[in-house]
Amino acid sequence: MPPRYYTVSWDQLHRDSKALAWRLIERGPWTGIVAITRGGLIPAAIVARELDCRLIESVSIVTYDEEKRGEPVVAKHPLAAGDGAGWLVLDDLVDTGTTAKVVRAMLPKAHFATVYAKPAGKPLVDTFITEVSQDTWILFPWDTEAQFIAPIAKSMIQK
Ligand SMILES: O=P(O)(O)OC[C@H]1O[C@H](OP(=O)(O)OP(=O)(O)O)[C@H](O)[C@@H]1O
Ligand SMILES: Nc1nc2[nH]cnc2c(=O)[nH]1
Ligand SMILES: [Mg+2]
Repeated sequence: MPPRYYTVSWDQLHRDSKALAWRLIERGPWTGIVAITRGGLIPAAIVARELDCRLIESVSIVTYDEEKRGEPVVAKHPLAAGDGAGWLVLDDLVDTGTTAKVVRAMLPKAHFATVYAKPAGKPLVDTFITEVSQDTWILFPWDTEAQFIAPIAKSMIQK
């Protein structure tokens, strides 16, 4: 288990994805967006709205089972995007860069962007917004839910 978590709320994800759109609009125009499912789908929807982009393709790379990393398996190819020229590839984050490497090999001419990046994956990304340390696990809003937490005083008694 990684020692720390970085919890991202819906609000923060929306704000950070819009910050990404501000960076990307200067680099356009874009033919379309390739979202890396599943994590890239929501940032892709937010960025597509800001860039007024209606053409969305997807690529599916299965690399993790919850926090356990395995060998990347391609579940869907981005057929509409050719070699990636003029296309924007979006994911929620780059961690080790395993997923990004597979997608870059498929779409060598695309611009690759993520909202969050860890140091090992950073060199594989053209544009990102927020960096977190390698030993941090990012918790997205779809990974979490609000729940009751005992008052500090009670949790101290239990210890
Ligand atoms: O840089 P890497 O080490 O490859 O990690 C980054 C990838 O891991 C997560 O996807 P995941 O495989 O968990 O699938 P999901 O998006 O469907 O949840 C995340 O959404 C990135 O796509
Ligand atoms: N939710 C989530 N998925 C990941 N996949 C690889 N790294 C991460 C991470 O930090 N958070
Ligand atoms: Mg993913």
